Amino acid sequence: MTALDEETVGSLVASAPSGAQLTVPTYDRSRLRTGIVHLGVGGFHRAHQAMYLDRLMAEGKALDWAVCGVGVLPGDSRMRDALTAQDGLYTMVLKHPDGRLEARVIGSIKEYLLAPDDPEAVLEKMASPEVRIVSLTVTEGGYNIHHVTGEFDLDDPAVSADLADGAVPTTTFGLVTEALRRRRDRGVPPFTVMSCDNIQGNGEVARRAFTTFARAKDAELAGWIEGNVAFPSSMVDRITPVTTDADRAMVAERFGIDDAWPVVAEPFEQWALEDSFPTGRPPFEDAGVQVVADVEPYELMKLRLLNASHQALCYVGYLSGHRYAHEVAGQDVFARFLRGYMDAEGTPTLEPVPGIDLDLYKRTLIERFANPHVADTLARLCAESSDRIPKWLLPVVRYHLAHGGPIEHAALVVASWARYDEGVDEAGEPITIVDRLADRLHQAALAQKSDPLAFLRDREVFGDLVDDERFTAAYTAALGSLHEKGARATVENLVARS
Ligand SMILES: NC(=O)c1ccc[n+]([C@@H]2O[C@H](COP(=O)([O-])OP(=O)(O)OC[C@H]3O[C@@H](n4cnc5c(N)ncnc54)[C@H](O)[C@@H]3O)[C@@H](O)[C@H]2O)c1
Ligand SMILES: O=P(O)(O)OC[C@@H](O)[C@@H](O)[C@H](O)[C@H](O)CO
Repeated sequence: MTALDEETVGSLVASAPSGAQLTVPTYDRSRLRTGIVHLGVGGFHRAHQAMYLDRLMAEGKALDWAVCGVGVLPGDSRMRDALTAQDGLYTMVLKHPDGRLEARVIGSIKEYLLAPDDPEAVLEKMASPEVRIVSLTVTEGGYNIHHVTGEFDLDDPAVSADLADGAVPTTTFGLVTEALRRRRDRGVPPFTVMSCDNIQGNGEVARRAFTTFARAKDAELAGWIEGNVAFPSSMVDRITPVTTDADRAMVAERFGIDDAWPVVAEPFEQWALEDSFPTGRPPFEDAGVQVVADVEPYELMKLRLLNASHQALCYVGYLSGHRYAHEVAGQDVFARFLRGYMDAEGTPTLEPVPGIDLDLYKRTLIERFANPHVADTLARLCAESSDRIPKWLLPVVRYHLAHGGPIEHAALVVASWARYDEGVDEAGEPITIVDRLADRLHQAALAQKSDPLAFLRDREVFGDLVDDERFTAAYTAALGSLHEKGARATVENLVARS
């Protein structure tokens, strides 16, 4: 087994076990120049954007668009240690439905900085003229947008601290705003801010977040940002589960690579990107990215069909004893439930999506969910639900409440989340609720035995949904059935009625 770094990478293919399907960078990484700073280098960035860049670099393109990864949170020290020791290199393994493994060592991340270690180094990197894009995968919650008001939350303690005069920035907003201030003061054109998080209108959401922060800090700077900084939206897609120790062992055994933090993913990939980069961008279209004028139809399709369906399968699946997405999607009754949600509730809210056959897209989604080798955990899909359900599923519910359309599938999904947050599954096994609102949600879920609407009364999460009698009737019926009959029988009944 060979340790992974710049010295060894060239010999990995020769030393890999026979039959291993492995590709490594053959381009000269010493020639790479950093053009992108990426905040939030987790699994997804490494399986998606960094992979597209690596693909371009392998063709001799985008050599001045290498990535400087930045960790904003102290917990990113693990990624710092892994990537620094490996000269930014890591292995991406695609898990095909037939069990085939396809590995590629990705070379597009040239450097990595941890902001809590040295915020000044991060600021100067973002302020340097060679950087023309700052991209983000900092999760849905990372934009600090209040669920109900839709406004940037200036009262968040970390944000307030960054707003203080002379503060050394610690948040995404403080870091990006200070870097933009330095560029303005030095006469350097601003970078483009490219959000790659699963948020509808992620460019617009990012624009609102950064300009609201900047306005509270320095109104003149905010005006300059509003007038000069581009915030393209994007739709990003590739199911990327959390890397496990078994994945590390698989990379060692099947590819002969000792990699501290490989990334595993499904083979499917998609990226629709709004073409709004005043200071330039890599030729992403050459790597298979759909560079389009209007991303919104693609975003809505993906968030309301794929991501909302993930929520539709994760709670009912977990409650009924499953722990992996494929175990649920592979069963006819759950697959029909997902398809029922997509056809009756998700799809009617969509605009036409250029170049996409929606029927095929939906069929492919269920096949992707059912890929057993990806082994995406339901725990990952059940995490941070208070950031996901309001952004992906509730807009579908609100659309149908306004148009007299069906809401039964979505009501069951919300009820299954409420039942999940009681903290124990149907076999009596405890559930660890991972959510920034975990305590509050758990207390509300416990109260629903005597007050079935207790969970829905949280107006920060659900807005005024609790006031809608059509929704509450479907919701309480679903919740009652989850308590009396269990998740599987409740889903079976709905599928039989649909
Ligand atoms: N994993 C996927 O299948 C997938 C697919 C498409 C899109 N995405 C998008 O990418 C995001 C990240 O997914 P991932 O799989 O890489 O997760 P991950 O947990 O591997 O990485 C998340 C990164 O975001 C950082 N982060 C979290 N909260 C932050 C905050 N408040 N401020 C700054 N940084 C913060 C973390 O420190 C970490 O570096 C998702 O939330 C989603 O929006 C993920
Ligand atoms: O990563 P999140 O929090 O946005 O959502 C969980 C999953 O639905 C998501 O990661 C999907 O796997 C992904 O969006 C597929 O492209």
